[in-house]
Amino acid sequence: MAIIPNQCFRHLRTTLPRLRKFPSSSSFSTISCSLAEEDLEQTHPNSTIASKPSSYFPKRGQTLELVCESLAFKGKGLCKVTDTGFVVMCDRALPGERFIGRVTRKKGNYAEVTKLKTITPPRDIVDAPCEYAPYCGGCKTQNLSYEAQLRAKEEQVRDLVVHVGRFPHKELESHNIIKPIVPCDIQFHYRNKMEFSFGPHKWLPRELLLKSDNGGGSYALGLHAPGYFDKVLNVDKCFLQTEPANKVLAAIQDCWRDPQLCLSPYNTRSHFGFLKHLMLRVGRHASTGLPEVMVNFVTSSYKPELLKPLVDKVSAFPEVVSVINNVNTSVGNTSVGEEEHTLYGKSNITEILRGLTFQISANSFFQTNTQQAEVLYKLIEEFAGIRGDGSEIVLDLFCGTGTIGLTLARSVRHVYGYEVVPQAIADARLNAKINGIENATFVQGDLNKIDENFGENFPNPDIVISDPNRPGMHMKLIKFLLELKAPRIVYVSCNPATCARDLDYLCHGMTEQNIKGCYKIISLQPVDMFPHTPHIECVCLLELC
Ligand SMILES: C[S@@+](CC[C@H](N)C(=O)[O-])C[C@H]1O[C@@H](n2cnc3c(N)ncnc32)[C@H](O)[C@@H]1O
Repeated sequence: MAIIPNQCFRHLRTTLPRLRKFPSSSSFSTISCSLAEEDLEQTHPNSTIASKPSSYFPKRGQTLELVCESLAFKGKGLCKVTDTGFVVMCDRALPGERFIGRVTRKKGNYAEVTKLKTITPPRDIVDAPCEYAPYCGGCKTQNLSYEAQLRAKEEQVRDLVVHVGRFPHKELESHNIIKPIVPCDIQFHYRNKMEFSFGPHKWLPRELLLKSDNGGGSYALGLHAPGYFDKVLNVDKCFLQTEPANKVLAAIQDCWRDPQLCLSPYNTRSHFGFLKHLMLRVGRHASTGLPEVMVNFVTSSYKPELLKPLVDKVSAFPEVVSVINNVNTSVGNTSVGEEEHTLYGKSNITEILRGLTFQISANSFFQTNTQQAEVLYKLIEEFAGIRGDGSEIVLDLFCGTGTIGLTLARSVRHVYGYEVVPQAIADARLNAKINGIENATFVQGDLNKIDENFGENFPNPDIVISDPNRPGMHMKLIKFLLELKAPRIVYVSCNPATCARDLDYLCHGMTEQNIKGCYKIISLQPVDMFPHTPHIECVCLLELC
């Protein structure tokens, strides 16, 4: 039984019956919901452990003995119930692990379980260096060897391309379409941006809470417990972010609870409190290459006098060149403010990518693993197959701060970039200027809301680069691309499930809507940008048939 990620149904409900016909032998499985990890040690009072359920559908609260077969999307362990083959997903179960799990949720053709107890440890297990790794929402597979993480990611991509993308396995093999995943050379401290949350209580899993001295009662600054927006695991250090960012985090942790500062964390339930999030971004000075840190305090109101002691503390670090305050008065959990104030230094930081300098402001997208972005962008350039005679037109969809388009601009006639975030477009224009690039035009607009006039403002492109965020491309955009018929599309994706869905539409069309696909898949290259997390990046080359 195959589990289809919710995102795959987002734009085209009519594909549902077809997608549900996948064979039950498939190991492919993805889910888009997150499983709350709670009561790990607690068994259900009325449950008995069974390796076989009494009916095909396991019941909520039932406990089962399971073996994790592989990792599915979002890093959840995929298991099948003995005899029936019914699929269950378990957060934090790793391949080869035999465990007791309790059914917490039924979700159509699969169920979710919470792991209660490990019977046999997973294969390829290693010691996780981070003390928070067993329960932090940031890393899920730090205790799985890196080779096994890569294998699992490669398997997921292949399964999704076959089952969601409907590309026959044989064809993929015979044309060597899916390439082996590109590993990430630096597996810790690779992230240039982290967002921490403030909370009124330190969250800990129940079994640790009982042992802890403070009872988890004091204010927290850290990462969310997996699946909970209101539970914050206090962290003093994160193994994913860079050392300069860890120094700043430690300095803030050291002082922000001082009662004399009168700083209160925002409570996402009562909506009282001041400090919401702390975002740390690290770039490099354009000429010295030295680290540049941006500290962004997200608060519920604008009170610079309250933040002053924290600003003074962090600005004492020579690496800190920018302290920003995003003011977000809404009750939502987002870190983007309605107002942005610069409290110290510059309003942005710089980073160097493919020999170009980029200015990044607090809320603009920039690839979060700069080192691996070099590898990714080189691949994009190779896949784009630019002739180099300066004659080609590039359409850069979801362009962010213009990074991909600007790296290609040097060898093409013109780049047209589209992006929804106004600040990112402002950054993209500025980045073109800083790098002396005059053949790039950046336009702000929502690519989910394009109308029949979209396309009138740029000439027919030779190459389309499309780099959407996790939900993938909207049907309107896919239909537009099928009519546009650019000779080549380079699809960059951070979600292999929606990537496979969009490749299916572009290559095979949509029979139900009488729309014909007109592309063939030439190459698909998975890239690991985020070790220890379930995220997978893919670069795909499509050519017009
Ligand atoms: C994965 S990022 C890629 C950014 C850029 N290509 C890069 O490599 O830095 C996706 C970008 O799409 C933008 N985006 C998301 N939804 C959009 C929409 N509906 N229309 C236009 N842009 C959108 C985001 O703001 C983000 O900058």
